[in-house]
Amino acid sequence: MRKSSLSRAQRNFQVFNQNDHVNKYESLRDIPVIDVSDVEKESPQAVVRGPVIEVDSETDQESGQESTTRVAAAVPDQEQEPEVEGLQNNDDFIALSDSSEDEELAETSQNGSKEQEGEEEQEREAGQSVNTDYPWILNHDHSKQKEIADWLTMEIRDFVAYISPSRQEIEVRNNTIRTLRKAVMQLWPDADLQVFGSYATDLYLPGSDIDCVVNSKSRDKETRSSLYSLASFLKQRKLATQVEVIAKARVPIIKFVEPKSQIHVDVSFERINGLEAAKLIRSWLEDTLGLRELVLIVKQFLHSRRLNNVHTGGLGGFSIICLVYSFLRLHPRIVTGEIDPQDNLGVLLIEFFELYGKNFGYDDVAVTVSDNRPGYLPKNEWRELQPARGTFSLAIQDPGDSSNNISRSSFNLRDIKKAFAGAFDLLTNRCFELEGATYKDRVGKSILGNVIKYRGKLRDFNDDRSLVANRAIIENENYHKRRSRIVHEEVFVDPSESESETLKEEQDIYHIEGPPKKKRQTKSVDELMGIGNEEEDDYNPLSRENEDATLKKITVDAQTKRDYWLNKGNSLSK
Ligand SMILES: Nc1ncnc2c1ncn2[C@@H]1O[C@H](COP(=O)(O)OP(=O)(O)OP(=O)(O)O)[C@@H](O)[C@H]1O
Ligand SMILES: [Mg+2]
Repeated sequence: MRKSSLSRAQRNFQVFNQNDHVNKYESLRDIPVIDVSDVEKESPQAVVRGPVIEVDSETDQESGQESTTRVAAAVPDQEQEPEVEGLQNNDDFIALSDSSEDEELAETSQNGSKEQEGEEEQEREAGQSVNTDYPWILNHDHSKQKEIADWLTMEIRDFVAYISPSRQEIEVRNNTIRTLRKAVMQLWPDADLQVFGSYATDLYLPGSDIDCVVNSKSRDKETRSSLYSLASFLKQRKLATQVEVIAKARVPIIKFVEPKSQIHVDVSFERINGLEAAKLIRSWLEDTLGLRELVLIVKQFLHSRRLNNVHTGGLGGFSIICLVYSFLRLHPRIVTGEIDPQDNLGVLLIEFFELYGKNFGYDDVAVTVSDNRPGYLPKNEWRELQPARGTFSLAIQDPGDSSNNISRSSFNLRDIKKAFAGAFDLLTNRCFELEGATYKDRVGKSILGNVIKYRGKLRDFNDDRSLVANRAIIENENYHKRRSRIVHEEVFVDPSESESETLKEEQDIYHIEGPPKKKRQTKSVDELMGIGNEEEDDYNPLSRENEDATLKKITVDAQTKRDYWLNKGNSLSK
């Protein structure tokens, strides 16, 4: 790579060289500096480190020495010089990150057991090649597929199976929550701990954090002293290490690592919007084929480029879900029932990247998913929106609060958009290249491999979600059942009641068959891509007329197909 390109790519990276372990609910600007004397009075063992308070470190307790400095935004050494790969050395594209983060995440995942490490080593010693860049193609070769888009769809399915949780991983998460919940109820008998976020929606990657919230009958647990009480309580019982209390933020939280599982946990207090969102997202997943697959791919894509961290202007999990959901629900060929999304994941992924990387009008258009009616909203019709119309920013209306823009902290939109556009270019180029290759040259190749990197311990392809109940989901469902009773009967239900409900549910033999299978309609990729269908170019999602658009069936010869991919590929050089 040329020197100038390298330094430009490195400059692009500087913004991401920050520690991930931050309060994602806040932009840094919102976190005030905390008065040291004030804090020490209230909690003598707490030490202030810039905007983040560190509850006593191990050193404090064990040796009585002054606590060691641990600044929240510290950058691990190995992250300073990320590996740089562009779009075939085209520095317009946001490069894949160094693998260290994936490795770190994989280490926190229980799947990577010691035995597995040993097996990997044995394989290497035996001279077998272990593909660490895109291990999801191991023993899953689809190069004989006639349609290149079908190959990509299969590769997406394999990737999703590859990163889906094993039985052991689900059990580890379940146990972590069970233990923390018990501890909270021991400390505060009128309180309960619930899970929301990706664990409560089954949209977590192996290293994803667990988002929890403590709600109580007395509704008084969001105070600074309560936060410290819980932090100290968990630490004393060895249920939390690396504890941080972020007390003065708009959403006060405590953050820690649960030592047994090594999973990062965030706990917020006295709010229910996340619990509502979890239920809503699960209903979207049931009704929207392809949503889970595309969300996980986009999540991993952004994660591998360090563009998933809201704290550094990236795109958070909640925003990703809303973008993919609205994309699928507004896609003309899905809306008209012409294609089955699950059979066309490959093309849909390419089109997702095309929409948000090349075509979306960020200056004037906002995304709304309120009332289960995804749509596009002219920014000037959203009164509370800041910054308003005419600014290059992503605006997604919170389905639980129409005044809240959930992507307001994603200030690094330029790089996110560039990365999406780069992914579109990479995928279309790769499809074109492989479309023209002989079967012999295709063997062992990956389409997604340039776009997504997953480094870490080798995993298996088992998606064990149908074998072990996800405790976060059960408890969230119970919470909503109790809540509807509370609304009707105006009573507060003792948290212990929910514990016994959960146990009862867990005793039932748990078979999830997955979302109800919808009738499949298989369409060829030519139809899906709308080759030769000029009407498609005029599609304007803001226009109601297009809701009823009926799309013609067409047949396409091999040369037209090749021209199509060539055309897609050429668009990147413009
Ligand atoms: N900007 C926001 N405004 C309101 N609620 C938010 C916002 N960001 C996150 N949340 C709430 O927190 C939950 C978790 O958000 P997050 O962005 O961590 O997604 P996630 O699905 O948990 O992804 P990940 O696996 O990457 O942690 C969301 O489901 C939502 O309820
Ligand atoms: Mg989360």
